[in-house]
Amino acid sequence: MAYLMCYRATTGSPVRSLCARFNKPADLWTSPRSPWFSSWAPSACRSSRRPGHAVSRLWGLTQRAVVRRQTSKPAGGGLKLVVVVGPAFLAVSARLAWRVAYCAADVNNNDVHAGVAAAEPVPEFKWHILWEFVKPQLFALLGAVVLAFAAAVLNIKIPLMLGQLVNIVARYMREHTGNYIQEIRGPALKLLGLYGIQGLLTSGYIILLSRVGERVAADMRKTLFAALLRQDVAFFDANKTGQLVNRLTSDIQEFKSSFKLVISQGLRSLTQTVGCFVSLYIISPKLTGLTVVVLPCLVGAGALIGSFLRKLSRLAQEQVSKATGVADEALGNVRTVKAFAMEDRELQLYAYEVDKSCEMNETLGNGIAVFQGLSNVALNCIVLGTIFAGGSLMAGDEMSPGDLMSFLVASQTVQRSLASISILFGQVVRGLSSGARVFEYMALEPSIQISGGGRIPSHSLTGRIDFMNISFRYPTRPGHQILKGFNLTLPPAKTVAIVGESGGGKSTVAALLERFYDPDNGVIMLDGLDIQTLDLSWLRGQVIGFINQEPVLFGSSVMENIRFGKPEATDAEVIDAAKQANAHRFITSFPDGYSTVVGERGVTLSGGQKQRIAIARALIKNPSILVLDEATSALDAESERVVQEALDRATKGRTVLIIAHRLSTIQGADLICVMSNGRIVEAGTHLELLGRGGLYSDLIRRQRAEAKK
Ligand SMILES: Nc1ncnc2c1ncn2[C@@H]1O[C@H](COP(=O)(O)OP(=O)(O)OP(=O)(O)O)[C@@H](O)[C@H]1O
Repeated sequence: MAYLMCYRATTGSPVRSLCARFNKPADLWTSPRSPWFSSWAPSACRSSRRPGHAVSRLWGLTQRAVVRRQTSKPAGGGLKLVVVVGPAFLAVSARLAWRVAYCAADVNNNDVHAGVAAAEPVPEFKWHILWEFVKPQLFALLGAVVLAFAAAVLNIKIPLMLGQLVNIVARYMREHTGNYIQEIRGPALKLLGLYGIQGLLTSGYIILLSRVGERVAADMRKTLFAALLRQDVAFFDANKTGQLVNRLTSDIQEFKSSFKLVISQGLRSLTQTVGCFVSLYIISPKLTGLTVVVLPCLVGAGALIGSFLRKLSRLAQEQVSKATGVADEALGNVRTVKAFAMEDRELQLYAYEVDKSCEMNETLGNGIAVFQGLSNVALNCIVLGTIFAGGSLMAGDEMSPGDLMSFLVASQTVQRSLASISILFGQVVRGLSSGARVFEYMALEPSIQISGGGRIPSHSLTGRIDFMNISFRYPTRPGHQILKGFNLTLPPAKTVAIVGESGGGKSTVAALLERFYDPDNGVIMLDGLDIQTLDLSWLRGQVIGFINQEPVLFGSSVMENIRFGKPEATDAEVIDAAKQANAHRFITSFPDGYSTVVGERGVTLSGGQKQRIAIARALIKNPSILVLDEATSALDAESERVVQEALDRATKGRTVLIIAHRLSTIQGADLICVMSNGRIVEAGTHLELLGRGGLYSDLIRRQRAEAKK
């Protein structure tokens, strides 16, 4: 730079006016051996606090030293080099470590769930699954690799060409012969061309890589979602929804970022580090030798500090997750919070967690700030040290000014490359962990296959169901036996009700019929066929209609919600099902009729309205078997009447299993079974059971007594 400034002074640039300002003749700049800067720069630097001036001054001092040495004695010892270059490379590692820390801090910007995920045990990374996703993008990926590699190779060439330019300037300063413009034009244009090509290569590989990354991520998301939907209900009992959604979002995002980074930065940094080290060695083996000795210690120190800050970051992140969890729960259950007037308590809880997270993040911020400050000091020392050491070598005629310039640029490139490798390392570890978690779920095979080539009976179903000697425990609670030798027959086109104490296993019977779980022992037969041998999609999609106590609607229109039961249904079929379910009148009373959007989980509808839409959704597929799991127990008397009316109509001609709490709703059932201790202990019609004076009449008595209270 100083040489370039010299040149500008000779050609009447503003540097002349600078010289005039400091009362120095401009020709001081033009003399090859003149201590131009030593006479000019000190006063200039004293009058300016800008670091650029200080560096220029240092350069000037170096020049003066070179002159002195050239006129007195040869350049002195390696000790000076060690003393000077040591701190310089301390700066390299400081910067490196700062980058590691920055990388750790960057984790804060990720999805808060990532912190929770990071704390989980990491499964093994399955490379063959990755290969399946990468294979379709192989050409684009190879293209990106080639372009990235080429861009990196050019980066090695650039410092050497810069050195050539500086040498031309220096020679011209010394000798004042030839045509400067003519001499410098060729190499300068070459360099410009190189910059242009490098820019094009960089854009090219980024475009390709981004395409590959996005497509791989999209394919992974689709495959993972399909894999999750394939899992049986037991899987969802054991895994939180938030955690699963996290796999789809932040884990795949994290993996994609790492994937792109490895190809772009990893490849570039490695090539540049190796290439620039070779360049450094060619320029000055002495300086490079010192680098090789000092660097490992410094990298180690940097990594250590980085890992400490990363730990801090992890803790801070977990605390943010905790705070988010509180907010999530409060907002998700806002009606309950409001009903109990607990807004203030929730706010206090949230504020406590947020304050804690703020404190931790502040500590982390302080750590990073100190580290960054130190590394900035060290970073400036590297320039300082290199100029000192380079000056020393120049004085001994071991280096030209161009070499020093090349060394500076190449060593900066090495710094940058090593810093990005250190970032990359952390990122790759995180990316591999995220990928491993995603692939783990992709590889999971459900114990109950939805479509597995099961049979679909050719005859029309009568709808007879037999539960034969069923034993069952929930997979998540293997120590608790729910059903023990459970036997029950549902005759075709009859209504059977199951009643009994709460937690006795009534809903479990319905869940087994739907094959949400398979029994540990025993078989469930449909028309004499084991349901485990039947096609599950057919069984759930066409044979069994299920209506439960809290129907869940999707946030789409009424029409779409009813059609969910039979995607190919026409509008007329939807309306017909709504009529059967006593829902048509209230739907048409809405301004948008069947196009009314029901809001998240049907929040804009009353309980009775939701239930009737759910009945319509079940009826539209015209199922042979209907399972009603306490379908009216959450409704008020009027809603229950309307819904019951719809149900009475819906159950005609079908085999119906009713799980009931309110015994008044099942008195007309063909068979009432009383469950206790995981098996049927009483069965008969309402009147028969009352006459027996057993458990059923006890239940009736208790409910009547409660109703009178
Ligand atoms: N997904 C599950 N995982 C583990 N245990 C479960 C699960 N679902 C229910 N249980 C347990 O199984 C037992 C029977 O539950 P179930 O819902 O079948 O009873 P229920 O008779 O229908 O009760 P209620 O009348 O109160 O609805 C209970 O002890 C319950 O805690």
